[in-house]
Amino acid sequence: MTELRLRNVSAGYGAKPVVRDVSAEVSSGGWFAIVGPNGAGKSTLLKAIAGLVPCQGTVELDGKTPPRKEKARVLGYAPQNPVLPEGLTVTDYVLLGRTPHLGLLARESATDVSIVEDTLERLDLSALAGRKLRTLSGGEQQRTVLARVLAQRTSLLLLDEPTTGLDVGHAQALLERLDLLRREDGTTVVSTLHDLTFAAQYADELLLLDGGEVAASGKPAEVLTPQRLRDHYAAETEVLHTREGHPVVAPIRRPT
Ligand SMILES: Nc1ncnc2c1ncn2[C@@H]1O[C@H](COP(=O)(O)OP(=O)(O)OP(=O)(O)O)[C@@H](O)[C@H]1O
Repeated sequence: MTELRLRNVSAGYGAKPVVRDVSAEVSSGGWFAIVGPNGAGKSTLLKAIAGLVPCQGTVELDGKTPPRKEKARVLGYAPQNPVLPEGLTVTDYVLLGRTPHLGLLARESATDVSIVEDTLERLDLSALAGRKLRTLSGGEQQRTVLARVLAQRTSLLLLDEPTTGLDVGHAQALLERLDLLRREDGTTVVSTLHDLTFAAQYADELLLLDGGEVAASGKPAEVLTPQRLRDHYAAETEVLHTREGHPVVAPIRRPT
C-alpha cells in the first residue's frame, strides 16, 4: 500500500526542465495513467518519480521522501527501452527482480524462486524460462521486463508504456493482472500509455501532459474529449463509450 503525492514537480536533463510544475495525488491501490503526445514529458515524469532524473518539488511516498536505496524496495520501475543483458536466461533475468529483497551476499531462497515461477506463468512466459533473452521476440522481451518488475513485489509500480510491442491479448492480460494486483494487494500503479482506450478502461485518473505541462487531469471520461485530442495530439477521433461508461477512442479518417 503506497500513496504517492507530487508537489510542483519539475524535472529534466539540463538547465531547462522538460516537465514543469506537476502536482498530483494517487491513493493506495489507485491507477494513474500519464498520457500525452510524443515528447510531452511522460517518461521524464515517471523517471522523476523513480528518482532517476534531477527533480525540483517533492515526490512523497506515504508522506515521506525515502532515500534511493529504500525506494528500490517500495517501487518497481520498468523503463520504455531497457538495455537487456542478452546472454541471461529469462529465469535468471526475472530473478534479478528479487535482488532488493536479498541480504548482502545472500542467494535467492525457495520463496524467491517460487515467486519468479509464478510470475512467469502469469505472463505466459513459462515455456520460455530457459531461453536466452537475445532469442526472444520483441513482445516476449517486453513481457520478460515486466515480469522482472512484478517479481519485485513492490507496492508501487511505475511502468513506462507497458503494452508496447504486446499483441492485444497479451496487453489485455497484463492490464488485467495489474488491475488484480491493485484490487487484491492494494498495489498502486502509475503508467504511461499511448493506447488511450486501454488507459480509459483501466486507470482511475488520467494526467494529460503536453509540452511538459499538465493540460488536463481527472477521470478518463472528463479528460478524453475529441476537442482535447484535436488540440493536444492533432488527432481526429470519435470518442464512444462502453456500457460501463468507459471511453473508447477511435481515430477516424479525415476527409481528403
Ligand atoms: N536523456 C535525455 N537528454 C536530453 N533530453 C531528453 C532526454 N530524454 C528525453 N529528452 C527530451 O525530453 C523531452 C520529453 O521526453 P520524454 O521521453 O519524457 O517524452 P515522452 O512524453 O515520454 O515521449 P514519447 O511518447 O515519445 O515516449 C523530449 O523533448 C525529449 O527529446
